[in-house]
Amino acid sequence: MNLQALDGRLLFAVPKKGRLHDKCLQLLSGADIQFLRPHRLDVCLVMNHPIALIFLPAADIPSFVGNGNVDLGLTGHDVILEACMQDRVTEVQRLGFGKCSLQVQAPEHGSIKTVEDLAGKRIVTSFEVVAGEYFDKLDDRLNLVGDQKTKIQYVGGSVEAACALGLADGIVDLVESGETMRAAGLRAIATVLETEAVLIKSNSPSRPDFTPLINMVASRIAGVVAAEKYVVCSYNVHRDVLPKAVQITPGRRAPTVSPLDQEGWVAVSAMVLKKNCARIMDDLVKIDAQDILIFNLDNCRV
Ligand SMILES: Nc1ncnc2c1ncn2[C@@H]1O[C@H](COP(=O)(O)OP(=O)(O)OP(=O)(O)O)[C@@H](O)[C@H]1O
Ligand SMILES: O=P(O)(O)OC[C@H]1O[C@H](OP(=O)(O)OP(=O)(O)O)[C@H](O)[C@@H]1O
Repeated sequence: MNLQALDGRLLFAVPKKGRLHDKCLQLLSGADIQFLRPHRLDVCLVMNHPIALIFLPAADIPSFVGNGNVDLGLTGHDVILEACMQDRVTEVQRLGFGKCSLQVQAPEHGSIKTVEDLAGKRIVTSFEVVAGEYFDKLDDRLNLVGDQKTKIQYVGGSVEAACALGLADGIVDLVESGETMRAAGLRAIATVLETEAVLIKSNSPSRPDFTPLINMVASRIAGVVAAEKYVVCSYNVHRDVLPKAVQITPGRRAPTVSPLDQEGWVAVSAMVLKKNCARIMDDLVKIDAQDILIFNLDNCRV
C-alpha cells in the first residue's frame, strides 16, 4: 500500500490474531467501521471514515498508541501494564470481553501453598514486568536481597509447562476457565490482576483535529458494548404496585411508564443488565406484573 494513502487518516490498531481478534472485528462491524483487508496486509483503509486500521499483535498495541505512532487501539489491560504504558495511554472504554485473571500458580500436589512459599524461588512467565513488580514487593516485605530474591524468567508461550519441565517452582499466567491450569496439574495461589479488553487512545495524539473522530468512534463502540450488556424489559403492572416495579427496574435514568387502555394499569419498559434479567423477571412476577417481555438490543447510545 502507498503510505501516502494514510495521510489525513486516524490510525486505529486492532489485534491481528489471538484471543481478542474475532471479538474486535465484531466490535468494528457493530460500530459500522467498514473495511476490506487485503490478504496478508496489516494496514487497510476504512471505506466510510478517514481511518486506517493497523493489524498488530495485541501485546505491541500499547507501545504504538503510547508513543503516538497510532491514535487509537483495541488491546488487553494486562498488556498495557506489561508494556509500562499506563501513563501514556488513556483507557477510554472497557469492552466486556477478553476477561481473565493473571494468577500465580504452583503444582497442585506440591508443598507450595502461598506466594510467601514461592519467594526466592524460580518463576516463569510471559509477564516479566508485572510479575517482577509483584515479586519485588513480596521480596521487600520479606527482606530478601541479592541472590535471595525471586528469579523471574521470560518465556513467550506455553508457560504452564514450565513446572513440569523443571524450569520453575511456580508460574504467572492468564487464567480464564482454568482448564489450561488444571490440565497442567497447577492451582492458583494468588491473583496479580484482573484484565479485560479495552479501547485506548494516545496521550500524545498525532493530530488534535482528530478529537471529534476519536469521540465518534468511542461513542459508537460504547453503544455496541452497552447493547451487549443490557436488554430491554417491558411489562404491564397495576398502578398500585408501580413504586415497587420502579425499584425492581429503575432503568439507567428512569423507566418509561405509559398508561394502558385499561383502568389502573400501566406499561413499563426499562433497560436492565442482561446478567440480572432472570432475577428481575422473578421479582416482577412476585408483584403480579404481567406480559413480561425481554428484548435484545442490536445497538444503542446511552
Ligand atoms: N484465556 C484467555 N481468556 C480471555 N482473554 C485472554 C485469554 N488469554 C489471553 N487473553 C487476552 O488476550 C490478549 C492477547 O492474548 P493472546 O495470547 O491471544 O494474543 P497473542 O499472543 O497475540 O496470540 P497467540 O497466543 O495466538 O500468539 C491477552 O493479553 C489478554 O488480554
Ligand atoms: O483458563 P483457560 O481458559 O484455559 O485460558 C488460559 C490460557 O489462555 C492463554 O493462552 P492461549 O491459549 O492464548 O495460548 P498461549 O499459551 O500460546 O498464550 C493463557 O496463556 C492460558 O494458557
